[in-house]
Amino acid sequence: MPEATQDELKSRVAVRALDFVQEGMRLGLGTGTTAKLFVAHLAERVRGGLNVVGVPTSEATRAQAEAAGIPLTTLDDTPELDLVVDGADEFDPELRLIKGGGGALLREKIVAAASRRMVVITDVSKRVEVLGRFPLPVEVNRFGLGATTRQVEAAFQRLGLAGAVSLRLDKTLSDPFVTDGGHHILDCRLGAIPEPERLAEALVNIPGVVEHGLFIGLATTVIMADASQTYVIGRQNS
Ligand SMILES: O=C[C@H](O)[C@H](O)[C@H](O)COP(=O)(O)O
Repeated sequence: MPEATQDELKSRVAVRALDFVQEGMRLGLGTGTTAKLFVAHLAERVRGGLNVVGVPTSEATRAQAEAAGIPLTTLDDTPELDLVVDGADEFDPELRLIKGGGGALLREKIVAAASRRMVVITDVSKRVEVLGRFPLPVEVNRFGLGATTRQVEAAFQRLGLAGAVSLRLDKTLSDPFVTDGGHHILDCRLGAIPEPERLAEALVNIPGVVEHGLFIGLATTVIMADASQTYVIGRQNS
């Protein structure tokens, strides 16, 4: 039998996540290639009569969901959501995540925090024992970029972490990437983050850091596919 492609694995977890969706739910709609597949499958169900309302985590997801006919709302009108389904760049055995490879971490985290459950859809390539193989995205205000970058680097040093910090560029590769919120992103190649909670605390205390890509205590379930199976992994105490 031929090996499943990564797209096939992503499609499988996207379909599996539909099992968590119930009639009348208020849903957070994630961002990225895996979440995009979920939104497409959800739209099919909506066309078939499923009644849900969604809050998109990015302008890209908003455009996709609107075009596909999924009714949308905002966290101002609907501040509590039943479920968010989103992708991730990495997850560890405690279901701590790194997110933000697509630049949507700020809205994704706000939506996840407003949701009773967070179901993360991934393929096996995202599973790690220790977070940090994927460069940690840190969203920063444009004002004071140089000073904020130095503070971020100093925080890494204090915690015994080392690695290159680079300003993310957009598709032109000459201009900085700008998030939906109008900020920039520092990609921090740390290799391993043995104590994500300590790093998260240090980063939120730096003026100019808007948000970081460590999602701790938010994911309640990870749905992961490998070539042979789909696994549904629940967080202990969730
Ligand atoms: O900012 C982007 C998000 O955090 C994505 O959910 C994450 O990068 C995973 O994306 P993908 O499903 O494309 O690997």
